[in-house]
Amino acid sequence: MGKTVAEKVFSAHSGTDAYAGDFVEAEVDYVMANDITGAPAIEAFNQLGMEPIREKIVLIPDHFVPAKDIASAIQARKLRDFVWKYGIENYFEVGRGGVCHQVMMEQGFAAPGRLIAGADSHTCTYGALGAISVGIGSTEAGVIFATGRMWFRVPQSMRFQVDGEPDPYVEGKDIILRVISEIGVEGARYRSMEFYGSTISLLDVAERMTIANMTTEAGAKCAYVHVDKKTHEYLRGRVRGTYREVSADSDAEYVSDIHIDATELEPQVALPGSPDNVRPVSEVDDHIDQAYIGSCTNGRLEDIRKAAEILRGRKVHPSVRLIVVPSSQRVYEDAIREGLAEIIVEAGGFFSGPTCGACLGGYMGVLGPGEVCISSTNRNFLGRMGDRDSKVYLANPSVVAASAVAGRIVKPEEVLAR
Ligand SMILES: CC(C)[C@H](C(=O)O)[C@@H](O)C(=O)O
Ligand code: SF4
Repeated sequence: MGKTVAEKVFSAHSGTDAYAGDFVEAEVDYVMANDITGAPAIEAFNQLGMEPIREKIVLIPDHFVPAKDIASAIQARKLRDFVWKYGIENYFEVGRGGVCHQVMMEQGFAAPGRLIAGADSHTCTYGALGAISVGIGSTEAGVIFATGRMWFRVPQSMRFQVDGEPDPYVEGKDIILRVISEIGVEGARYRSMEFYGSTISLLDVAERMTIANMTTEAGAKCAYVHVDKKTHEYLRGRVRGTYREVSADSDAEYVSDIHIDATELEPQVALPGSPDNVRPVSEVDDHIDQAYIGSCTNGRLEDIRKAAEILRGRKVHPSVRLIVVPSSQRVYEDAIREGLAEIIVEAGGFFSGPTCGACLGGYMGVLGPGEVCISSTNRNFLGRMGDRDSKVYLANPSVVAASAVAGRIVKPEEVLAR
């Protein structure tokens, strides 16, 4: 019987002939942790009394750094102490890193056919390059630090076929919001989501990352986006070591095969409370207090370019705070070099260096009671970005930028016509 990508990658990494439902002990290529999950991972590792497998460990402080308070300074310090004690080379300090998933991609850790474990739920992101990457707990990460291995149950897979050329301002974000609204937040629980089709071929790696990133919001264990020329172009000059491309067999078994016609889509908005409560933007009407562009979902150079295109020569609405946070130091540098930072700042927006910060209600953009935010991030749960009585709408960066100008949720065309 043929195999899905997940079945192939777990088989190859465990030296077995594995299918969905099988338990395997697999060799991971890399294990990643951030400042929040790294400290407990190190504690778990310390209990084992073993030496770390240095070359597999990647540590990226991002959530509460630059330290937002004393507790986060202590937490980040635990990572540094571990890095210095064991000479961990793959460590990305403030000013040299950024949001963990962006760094894993742009620094060449993610590649087709690899098995990567990350102590963060959005580790699925590297599926954008054809890697099988899974979110794990801190204790598990600590064990992998010492052994390089972990047990997994091989997930079942769902197939998604997305075809057609989307309208302008319909982006990867809109495709994945549409998918999540169709299958629900538990629709892919412990499954692998594979993406194919002519629309996916048209998307750059940045938008593919948005799609893979948000499979987590449907409960997925991992994601896979078909590998093509764009994948290899992205990898050229950045990938560490060699990689082996893996593709699904034509007779592989999927639990479902869902088709999406991208030509029918307009930009999508997830209403406050849940990423699966999605409406086309034209059906959404609310004022906003804050507009946020950033995160591992949509904080890349391509996203900031889209925002700048709308903001150029315009002003942020007087009652709105626009906060733009690049997802990595590299994105930050490029945005400055390209003049995008200037456009945002001249429009009256706030532009900073990379951090998770406001995405999870950490700092630098926390919402107060009753406040409304439109955000390019991936989660809008109750209280996600601040007070339990605040509201978060999720949208693509073009819609967020246009809404920042309008002071309410609008489609980009509405602002561009002014
Ligand atoms: C802090 C971390 C454990 C968490 C996650 O795993 O997703 C965070 O990144 C988030 O997005 O809520
Ligand atoms: S940017 Fe947001 S979603 Fe991504 S890792 Fe950070 S907190 Fe989690």
